Order: sequence, then C-alpha cells, then structure tokens
Amino acid sequence: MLDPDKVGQDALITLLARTVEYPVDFFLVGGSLVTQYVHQEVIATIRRHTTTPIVLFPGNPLHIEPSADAVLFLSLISGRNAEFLIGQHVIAAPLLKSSGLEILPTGYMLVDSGTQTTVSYISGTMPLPHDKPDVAACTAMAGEMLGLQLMYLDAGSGARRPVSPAMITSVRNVVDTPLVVGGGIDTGEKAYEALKAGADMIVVGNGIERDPDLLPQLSTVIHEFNRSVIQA
Ligand SMILES: CC(C)=CCC/C(C)=C/CC/C(C)=C/CC/C(C)=C/COP(=O)(O)OP(=O)(O)O
Ligand SMILES: O=P(O)(O)OC[C@@H](O)CO
Ligand SMILES: [Mg+2]
Repeated sequence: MLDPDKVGQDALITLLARTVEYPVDFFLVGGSLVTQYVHQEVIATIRRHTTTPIVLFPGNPLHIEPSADAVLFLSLISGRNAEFLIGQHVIAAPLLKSSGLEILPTGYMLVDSGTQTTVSYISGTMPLPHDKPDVAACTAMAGEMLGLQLMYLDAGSGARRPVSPAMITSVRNVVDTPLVVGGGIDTGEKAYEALKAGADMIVVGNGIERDPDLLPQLSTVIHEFNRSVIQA
C-alpha cells in the first residue's frame, strides 16, 4: 500500500525498482485522510516503472483517480455509520460509472488493535472487538449475502497488533469471497501467520515504508507459503 502523502518520489522509484526482483500483485494507493492530492502523479510514476495493476484504496470520493485500474468500493460493514455504508457511495457512483475503473465491491471490516486508528476516527465508527472472531464471521457472512465480492479485515494502518489468526480463520470458514488482511503486518512471521490462517492477500504499508528490506523477506515468505500449498 502506498500512501500518497508519505511516498516521496525518490523513495517510490527505489521501491518500484525493487519490486522488479521481488514482485507484488497489486499496488494499493490511498489513505483515510489525504492532504496532498498527488494520486495522479503517484500512479503515473508507478506506470513508468512497472505493469503491476494499481487499485485505489479511497477514504472518500475525492480520492477517485481514473488513471488507476480498479477501486476498492469499500462499504464499512463493521461500523454503523450510514455515510460509510452507503452515503459516500451515492456521491461517488456517477463519477465511478464514467471513470472506466473496475469496481471491486468490498466488505470493509475494521478490527480493534488497542489504539484508535485514523480510519476509525475519520469514519466515526467502532471497530470489531479483537477477540470476537464470531462477530467478524457473522459480519462477513452478511456482507457476502448482500453481494459484496471481497472481504477486507483491517487492524488499521500501523496497528500494534494485526488481526488474529483465529479471526482470519473464522471468516475464511464462512465466506467464499477472496479475503484481504492488513494492518500491522511488519514481519515475515506475521505475514506467514495471516496466510496460514486463510488470508488470500495481505496489505503492507508502514512496514515497508519504515524498512524497505521487508519487501524481500515478505516475497520469500509468500513464495514458500505458495510452494507448500501446491505440494500439499
Ligand atoms: C465510496 C468511496 C469512493 C469512498 C468511501 C469509502 C469508504 C466507505 C471508506 C471507509 C472508511 C475509510 C476512511 C477508509 C480508509 C481506508 C484506508 C485507505 C486506510 C489506509 O490507512 P490510513 O488510515 O490512511 O493510514 P495512516 O494513518 O498510516 O495514514
Ligand atoms: O500500514 P499497515 O499497518 O501495513 O496497514 C496497511 C493497511 O491495512 C491499512 O489500511
Ligand atoms: Mg494515510
């Protein structure tokens, strides 16, 4: 995940060069609260260096940028704030319709990580309790029944503790949609735990921003994990 406010041009180019050797599946571009509207520039830089698909991760309709490939159309189903369940979507719909972006209807679930996260504050919602996998499972089930095509469990950017393996597994067991997990994954071990518990995709932001050497470590972990799944 690339936060348009945090990625400097030089660091971005260095990171993009490293993804040639250690590829990622997608670049997520976005943030809850963006202060520098440089999505277009960040996307143009990514395009100059790779052909990896670019997916918007928007906090509100101002973050829509048609030069990306797709957008996570997030409905914040862990919360009870109508604005983030459907309100912002009504505002964004005509823009998205004419944008040409692929729309990925996503059940977005915030999970408590011990401290208040930017997303929880900005959305004015309470996250799911960290130790209640059943609540997460029922939320995801309802999201799938409503037609959402992707589930995203997020402990929030820079979370002290990531989503627990128990919660990931309980969601994995009840829905057929792909499952994305993010927030606080800053070591190879945490990435492996999330994959082993049932995540199909992991999102890493702060960890790689802080330590670019995490990228090769994660790449190794993911390759080893995929190899072990193929052999089993
Ligand atoms: C319908 C459209 C286009 C937008 C609304 C989308 C909704 C409902 C968003 C849900 C709530 C929200 C504010 C999500 C933002 C998720 C996000 C991009 C998180 C990235 O992390 P940050 O919270 O920015 O991390 P930092 O605190 O590290 O900057
Ligand atoms: O920055 P981190 O903690 O990796 O979190 C990424 C993403 O899941 C945040 O929404
Ligand atoms: Mg941010």
